[in-house]
Amino acid sequence: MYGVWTPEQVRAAEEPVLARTPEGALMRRAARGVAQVALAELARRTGGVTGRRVVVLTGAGNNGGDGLWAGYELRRRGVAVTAVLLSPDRAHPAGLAALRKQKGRVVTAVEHGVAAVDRADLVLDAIVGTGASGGLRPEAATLADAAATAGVPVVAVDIPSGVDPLTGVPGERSVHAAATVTFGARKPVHVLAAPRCGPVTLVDIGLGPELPPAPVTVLEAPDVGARWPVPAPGDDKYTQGVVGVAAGSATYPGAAVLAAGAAALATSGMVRYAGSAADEVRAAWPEVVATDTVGEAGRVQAWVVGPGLGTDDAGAQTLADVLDAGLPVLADADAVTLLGQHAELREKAAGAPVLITPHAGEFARVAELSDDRVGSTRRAAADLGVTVLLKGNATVVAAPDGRVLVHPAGSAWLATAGTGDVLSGVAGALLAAGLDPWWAAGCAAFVHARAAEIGADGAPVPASGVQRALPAAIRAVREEAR
Ligand SMILES: NC(=O)C1=CN([C@@H]2O[C@H](COP(=O)(O)OP(=O)(O)OC[C@H]3O[C@@H](n4cnc5c(N)ncnc54)[C@H](O)[C@@H]3O)[C@@H](O)[C@H]2O)[C@@H](O)CC1
Ligand SMILES: [K+]
Repeated sequence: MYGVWTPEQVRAAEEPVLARTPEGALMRRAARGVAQVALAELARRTGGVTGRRVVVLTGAGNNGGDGLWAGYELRRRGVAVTAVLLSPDRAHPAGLAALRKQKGRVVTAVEHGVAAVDRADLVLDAIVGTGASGGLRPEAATLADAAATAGVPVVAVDIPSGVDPLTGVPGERSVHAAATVTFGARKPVHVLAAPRCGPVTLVDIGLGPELPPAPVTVLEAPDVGARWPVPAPGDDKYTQGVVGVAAGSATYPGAAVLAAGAAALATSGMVRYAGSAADEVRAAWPEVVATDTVGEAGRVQAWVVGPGLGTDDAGAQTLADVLDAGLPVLADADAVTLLGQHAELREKAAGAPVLITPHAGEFARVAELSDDRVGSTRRAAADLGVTVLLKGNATVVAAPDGRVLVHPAGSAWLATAGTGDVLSGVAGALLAAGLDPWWAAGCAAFVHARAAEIGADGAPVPASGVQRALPAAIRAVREEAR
C-alpha cells in the first residue's frame, strides 16, 4: 500500500526541507526526475533522444521552473528544446537562464508555441502544479489542445494542468497526460483522476520524514492477496463465515443471482439466500441454501441486503430485521435508499459494523456529495457512523474513524448493469469471514476491478462475466502476495 497527501500537506513538508537544502537543489532534483522520464518516453516512442523535439509549456510558478530546468537537462542530452512562456515576465529566472545558456529556444507568442507543438515528439506540461486554481486559461488551453490534436504525447510535471490537484476534477479545459512525474509524495489527483495522469513516477525529494500520516491509502495487490480468506486444514463450512444474502425479488431475481453467486465465489464458507428469488438462485447456484425470508434463513455471520430489494414497507422491514441481528451488514442499492428515507434505520445502523456501497445518486440520498469525493465520503462515514464505499471510476472508502482508501479502477469495464450486485456479494462474503468493513470494502473493490479487467480482456464484459472472473482475480492477487 502507499499513501497520498494533500497539496497543502506536501507544501508544509517542503518548507523545512527547503530551509536546510541549498537554494534550487530541490527543484533541480525534481527536474532531473522529469528529464529522465522524458528521455525514456522519447527513446520508447521514437527510438532515440538526440535531435528529438521537446516543447516545454511553461507557466508562471515553480511548476514552470521545474519544466525549464528539465528542458536544460534535456538540452544537455542533445534534445532540441523549445520553451513556450505563458507569462514571459514571471518565468522562473534561474531555470530560464539555464535553458538559454544551453541554447534552448524560447518563444512567447502562442502561435509560435502551437507551431512548435505541432512538430514536437513530446510536450512537457509545466503550466501549473499544486498552486493551481481552476481549469486552464485560454492560451494554455490552446497549447494543450494543439498537443492533443497533433497526437503529441504529454508528460505532466507534478500534475496534469487544469485538473484539480485535491479533488481530481478536470476544469473545462485540461491536460490529458501520457505520463506524470510527481515529487515528494503522490497527491489525490493521481489516484482520483488516474486516467488523466497515465503512469505516475514519484521522485524522492526527501520529504519522507516531514510528512504526517497519510490521509488517504491506496491498496496494492499484495495487501489484498495476503488478507484474502482461504480455508485452513481445521476449517469447515461454518468456521469460515456464513454470509446471508437478502436481495432480489420476483421482479428482479438477477440481483440476487449475481450477489449470491459472487459471494459463493469469493470465499469458501457458505452462502444462504433469503428472499422471493429463491428458485432462481437455487437454479443458478445449487450450493446456496435458499429460503423465502430472513427469519427462516438460519445462522449467518454477516448479511448482504439491498440489491433488488425494493423500497416499500417489506423492504424496510427486511433491512430493520437484518440490522437488528447485530451482525456485520453490507447495505447496497435499495437498502441505501431506505437508510436515506428512514431515520430509525439510520439510528440502528450508526455505530454498528455496517458498510454501505452507494453510487453517486444513492450517496446523495444519505449525505451531501460535493466535487471533493474523499472529503464527502469521510464526512458521510463520520456522520452516519458506518463505513461508506462510494462507487466510481475511483472508488473511495471511508470508515467512521477517519481511515480513507481510494481504489483507482484501472479500466472502465465495470460501468455496466449488475456489477454493483457482484461487488456487494464479494464484500459481504469478506465481512462474514471476519474482515473489518474498511478492509472488506477495499479488498472487494480491488478484486472486483481486477475481475472486470480479466473478464473483459479488451472487449465489454457483462456483470455475469465479471462474476465468472472472480476466481482468476483472487488467484492473481494471492499470487502477487507470495
Ligand atoms: N517548493 C518547492 O521547492 C518545490 C516545488 N516544486 C514545484 O512547484 C510547484 C508548485 O509551485 P507554485 O506554488 O509556484 O505554483 P504553480 O507553479 O503550481 O502555479 C502557480 C502559478 O500558476 C498560476 N496559475 C494558477 N492557476 C492557473 C491556471 N488554472 N492556469 C494557468 N495558470 C495558473 C498562478 O498565477 C501562479 O503564478 C509544484 O507543483 C512543483 O511542480 C518542485 O520543484 C519541487 C520543489
Ligand atoms: K503541470
